[in-house]
Amino acid sequence: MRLELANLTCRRNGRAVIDGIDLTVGPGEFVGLLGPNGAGKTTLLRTALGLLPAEGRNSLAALPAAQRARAAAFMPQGREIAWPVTVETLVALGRVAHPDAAGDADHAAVEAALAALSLQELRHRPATQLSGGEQARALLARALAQDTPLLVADEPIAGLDPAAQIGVMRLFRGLANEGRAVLASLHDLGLAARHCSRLILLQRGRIMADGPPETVLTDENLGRCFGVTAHVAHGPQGPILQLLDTITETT
Ligand SMILES: Nc1ncnc2c1ncn2[C@@H]1O[C@H](COP(=O)(O)OP(=O)(O)OP(=O)(O)O)[C@@H](O)[C@H]1O
Repeated sequence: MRLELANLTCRRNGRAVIDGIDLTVGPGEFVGLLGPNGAGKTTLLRTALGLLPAEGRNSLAALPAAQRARAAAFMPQGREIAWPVTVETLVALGRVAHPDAAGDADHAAVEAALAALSLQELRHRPATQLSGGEQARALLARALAQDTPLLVADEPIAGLDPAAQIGVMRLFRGLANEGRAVLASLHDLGLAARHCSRLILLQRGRIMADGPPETVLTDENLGRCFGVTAHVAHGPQGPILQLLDTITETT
């Protein structure tokens, strides 16, 4: 599965919130989508999934709904869980995308997803009674159980404790290493630098940089996109980024 977006534009209230995006994400990639608040990250992810109307070409949205559900799973930014189903039942909802799968395959996918997010001890708890971070892990497990070649996640590590954040970033890199594609919006530049194979900087609905972390996270790009200064060192396991200060405009 290759997500191919060409000249994708999404308008909200007449304004192009996503403006002529060209983007391809393929197997083996863990792509971090970065950008300031309001840059259009959520809109881009939802548009890519065919959840918002858009102009342009979109390989995923072009698929019939049932096929799309087997091609891409989504962890949304909102963490509200409406029904007091158990964690196990919530995760099993990811299997709705595979109505013809054998029971064994469903069971294995749910167990693997629960294990990947360390949710086994919480499996019988009502999902509505979990903490915010636990709910995030349960929703991510539901997406994993869907067992798709593409995983799209909107701020998947927001609100997670440091160990869980690293765990999720490693999990995503592992999925990419086994040949899947992961596209995730992120605000933690340091973790993105360390774990993603590719970064995209989005600014006012347009891509301003796209490439390996070491070429995207330059002083100039960080200043232009986020208005911050940072120290970027290059360690053996990738760039190490330390935020230093905001840039104050002088006129
Ligand atoms: N339903 C809507 N109607 C009108 N404008 C919207 C709507 N949803 C989002 N927008 C606007 O689109 C722009 C992009 O929003 P989006 O949620 O995609 O940003 P984001 O990069 O995900 O931000 P954040 O980092 O704060 O989550 C913002 O200016 C936002 O106000």
